Amino acid sequence: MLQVYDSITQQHDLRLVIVAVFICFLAAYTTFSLIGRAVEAGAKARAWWIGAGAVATGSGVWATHFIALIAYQPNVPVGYALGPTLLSVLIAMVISGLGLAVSMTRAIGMPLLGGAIIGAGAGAMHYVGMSALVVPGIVESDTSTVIASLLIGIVGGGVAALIGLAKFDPTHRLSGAILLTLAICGLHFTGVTGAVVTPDPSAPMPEQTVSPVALAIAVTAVTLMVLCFALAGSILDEHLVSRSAKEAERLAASEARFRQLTDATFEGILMHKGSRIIDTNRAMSELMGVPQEALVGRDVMDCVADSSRPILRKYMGDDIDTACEIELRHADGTLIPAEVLTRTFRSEEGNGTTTHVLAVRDIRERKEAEERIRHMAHHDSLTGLPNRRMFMDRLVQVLARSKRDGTTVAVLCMDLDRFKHVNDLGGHAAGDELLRQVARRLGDSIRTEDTAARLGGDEFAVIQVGVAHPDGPGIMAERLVKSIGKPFDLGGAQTMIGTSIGIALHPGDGEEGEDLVRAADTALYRAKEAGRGTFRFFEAEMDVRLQERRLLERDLRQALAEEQLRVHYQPLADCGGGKIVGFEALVRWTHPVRGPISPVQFIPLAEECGLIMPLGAWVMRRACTDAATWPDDKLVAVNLSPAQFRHADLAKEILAVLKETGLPANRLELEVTESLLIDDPDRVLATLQVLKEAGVRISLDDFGTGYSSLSYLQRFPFDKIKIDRSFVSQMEKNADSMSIIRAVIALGKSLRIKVTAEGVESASQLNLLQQENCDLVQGYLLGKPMAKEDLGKMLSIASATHEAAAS
Ligand SMILES: Nc1nc2c(ncn2[C@@H]2O[C@@H]3COP(=O)(O)O[C@H]4[C@@H](O)[C@H](n5cnc6c(=O)[nH]c(N)nc65)O[C@@H]4COP(=O)(O)O[C@H]3[C@H]2O)c(=O)[nH]1
Repeated sequence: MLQVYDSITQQHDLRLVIVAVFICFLAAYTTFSLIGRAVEAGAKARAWWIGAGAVATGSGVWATHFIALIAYQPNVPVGYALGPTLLSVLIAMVISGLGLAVSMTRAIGMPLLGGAIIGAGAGAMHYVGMSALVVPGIVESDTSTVIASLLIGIVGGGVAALIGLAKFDPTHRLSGAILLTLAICGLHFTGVTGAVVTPDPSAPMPEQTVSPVALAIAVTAVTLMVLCFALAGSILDEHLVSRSAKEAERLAASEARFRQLTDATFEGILMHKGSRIIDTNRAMSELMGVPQEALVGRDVMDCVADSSRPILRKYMGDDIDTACEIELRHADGTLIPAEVLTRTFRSEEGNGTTTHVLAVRDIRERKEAEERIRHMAHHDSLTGLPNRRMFMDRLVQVLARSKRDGTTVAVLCMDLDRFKHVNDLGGHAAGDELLRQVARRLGDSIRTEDTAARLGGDEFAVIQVGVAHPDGPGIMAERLVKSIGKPFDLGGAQTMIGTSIGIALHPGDGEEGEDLVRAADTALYRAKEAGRGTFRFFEAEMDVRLQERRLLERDLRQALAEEQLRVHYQPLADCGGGKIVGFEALVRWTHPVRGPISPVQFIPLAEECGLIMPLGAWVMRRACTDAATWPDDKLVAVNLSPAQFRHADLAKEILAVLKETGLPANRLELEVTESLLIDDPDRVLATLQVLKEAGVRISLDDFGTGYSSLSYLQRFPFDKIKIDRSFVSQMEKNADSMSIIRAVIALGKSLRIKVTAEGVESASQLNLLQQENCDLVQGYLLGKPMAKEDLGKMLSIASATHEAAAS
């Protein structure tokens, strides 16, 4: 070691030694850098990198040796033989290349071997280079020193490669480079130290054309250039590779994010080139029931229903901005309504084809919602039957067909009889259930091509198509009347209702749908008038009557609002003594244009259109108010329509009016008819009972005209029975009428119910009634209904009957 040190310090130009060491380090660093590139490069590029490494390492090692040799000053002139010098360069490059190729395989032991080869190459290069020395003397090398130098080179090179290639990072590269520098320099200086130059004066002096320093500078410059190029190339490549690795990493991350994004989206995505699917997402695979990988490669058109293919083809061809609706074919064969939106990637790839993306949205829910809304818009929510709107639409279609093929169409309009009663009594739940059951029966009673609809409330209608026989609609109406006439089970309670039906036909009764429905409606009124539970065909004259009715209804509403109505009072007198016991309140309407209209005309109308409630309440309040001003012994009799009893609070309201007007309950007499008791006797009797208990009197009006059921008289203690005026008017001519009067009076006596004879117009009638011991009389003989202003005289007359009889 000391010898080596002495040799370096005493026999070498230290400046050149430093340059040699620097070049050696640079070459060693470049070597490791190039091995790194070769390892990371592809097969083709790897050969280039090894070649470049061979040149750089070989030239670097050789330059180290050569400059260090120039730095050697053995006290004799030194020259260099060209042949061995060039050979040493070649050896350095070839063996370094071999070492690089071995070490870069990085299999176990290979870096060590590769490094050792490089070290051995450096040794071979050194001793061949030494042989190029031309001195005036003999150059001899000590064998042990030669072995030691070669060992330093081989072992040092192996260890340097082992450490330098353990990892491709700057630290390992630097460590490897330092070790390799030490190995090569150690090899060189040990080898040089062992060389002994024995001057020989006879030997020729070497030709020295170039100064050694200039030669050193030239070699240094060229080598530095080679090494710098190699190192710069390596660094640049490393930078590029790391950048492209980062780019690839970024792309991979971006693709992963993109995939996550596309997988997270609810929309199915199909990417395709031409019609071939090249990529897809999870939503699409779920939508199709096919794994993502299985979708790739398939034809886009395979994913859609046959009927959707032309639509999709056209849509994709036109590259339209708006979405289009198609049907997808799921793996299980079901068709899924979907909305697609296509987008084209204009950025073309190498082969010039364009990529398209189909965004596919499952619109099943939307379609179902639309269907529900459509259904709701066209159907009655309670019964599920078509509603008026759909009924009219169907009718328009049916009529168009009928006009084309000349077939007959019938429209049947139906109203439920006594529906209001069920609704009032059982509540809305019962009413709803009844309507549902009616709808079912309707559906069961018609053919599939016919249409049954609920037009509103308790109104139903049927369109009967292809009527082959004129009796057809009548037969159907009969069937419907029969079906609805059967009892309904409403929560265990058997309920009977009925239906009335009006029928209109096309051609004949109307050209358009509206006309036909109006005609059927008109016929329905007629059916109801005929006593309900029946049907009527439309006849032209019905229309006129209906129009008339409608006008009257409108005017009656106005009359109520504008107080055109008045209450007149007709005296009720004691039959025997003629004393006026009270007055019957009778409503009067003087129409501003048509003049007086009879209650016989407008009361039934008011009952039908629901005006009877406000009308009845108004009469009640007016009559009680007026009667409250009369003498205490005068009562007022007020007619109650059966329709008023449908109102649950009737008794309460009457008692409230009494309280409000101050009329004592025992001065109010309510006149009810027998028909009232037929529908729901228990309820009506309960209402009457409440009123009776409050002191109000109850009178059974028009007795003899209806059922004249004695059972009602027994069940409810009426205060009065009124014999209808039709019997009184016939009593003198018709023995039967007289017999009935006599029987009713007798019945009254036995049940201790007072009997009033209505419509007494003559003194002879009065006399006869007196003979039969009738209790009370009412009629034109005693006084016509009159305005309250005209009652003054009547109220003060003690015995109206006597006066009337006397006059
Ligand atoms: N030919 C003839 N007729 C006589 C005679 N005496 C009385 N009349 C008429 O007979 C009807 C008696 O009333 P009603 O039987 O209760 O029959 C009433 C009653 O059922 C109903 N009505 C009248 N006013 C009201 C009312 O305020 N409410 C209700 N619900 N019905 C009423 O209208 C029906 C008819 O009433 P009006 O036209 O006022 O007819 C009255 C009266 O004017 C007579 O000697 N000869």
